[in-house]
Amino acid sequence: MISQTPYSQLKRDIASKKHPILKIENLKKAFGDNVVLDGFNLELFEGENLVIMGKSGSGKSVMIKCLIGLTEPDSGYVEIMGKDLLSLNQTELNELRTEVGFLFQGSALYDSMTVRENLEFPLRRHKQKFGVVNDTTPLVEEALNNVGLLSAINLMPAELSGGMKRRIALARTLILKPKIILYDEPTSGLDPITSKEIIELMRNIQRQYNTSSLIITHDVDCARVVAERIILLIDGINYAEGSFNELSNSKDEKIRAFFKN
Ligand SMILES: Nc1ncnc2c1ncn2[C@@H]1O[C@H](COP(=O)(O)OP(=O)(O)OP(=O)(O)O)[C@@H](O)[C@H]1O
Repeated sequence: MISQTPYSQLKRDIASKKHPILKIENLKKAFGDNVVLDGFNLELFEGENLVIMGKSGSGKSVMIKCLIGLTEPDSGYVEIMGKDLLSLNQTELNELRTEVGFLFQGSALYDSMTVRENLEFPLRRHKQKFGVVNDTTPLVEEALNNVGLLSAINLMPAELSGGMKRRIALARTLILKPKIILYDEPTSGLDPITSKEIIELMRNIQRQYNTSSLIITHDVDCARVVAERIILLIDGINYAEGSFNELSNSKDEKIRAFFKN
């Protein structure tokens, strides 16, 4: 059920029950004269699905790259699970990365590895979280079960459909049991039915794992179904924030434009 409460109350309600697990304050990034982020702010609360919408080229990817340390902002503050991201050393950053899962548009699987091997890969890479896992089978099976694809365990990526690849990429993210998942256009390139399945899966995962998710999407249906709150990134700032109903009924043409099909 989508909240119809005014935004200020909606955010107060969420904030009174939950802590921000991720915070961005006054984030600025320019490339030469091209000012992309001009004081962007965001708070993601525990267990929340927060959607970021913005036109092509508005800076969504730059923002997410600042979050995972791939791009250095010009100024601003980023806090993830209480830690000041910009002050972490490499070891601390690697540790934090096991708590933050990414599902990028091109979440490519390793083509030369089976599905099982693709899922085992992050377990080996982030040994510090689980220690050396001698028998990876229970973890691999659990993650595949959660995306409904246990039967694909021995397949090669070339044998999977686009939707299946997306699910396996999600399973690979889930195997580390992250607290936060960053989704970049999770439904792009998928047909409407497969998109719906992925959206449903994202909701189930949130319920089951109590993850907090930051979801970048152009897909209005995806935003309607998964978002508890939406932030519109326009002109480098969080131009508008609110529930789906509130924003889609806004009188501001810049805001309404996002919700026209
Ligand atoms: N490394 C870079 N060097 C120079 N300019 C860059 C760089 N990365 C991004 N930009 C610029 O920053 C702006 C925002 O790009 P970004 O990729 O974040 O947009 P976006 O909102 O993710 O778009 P889309 O929805 O099309 O993926 C663009 O003008 C882009 O050209």
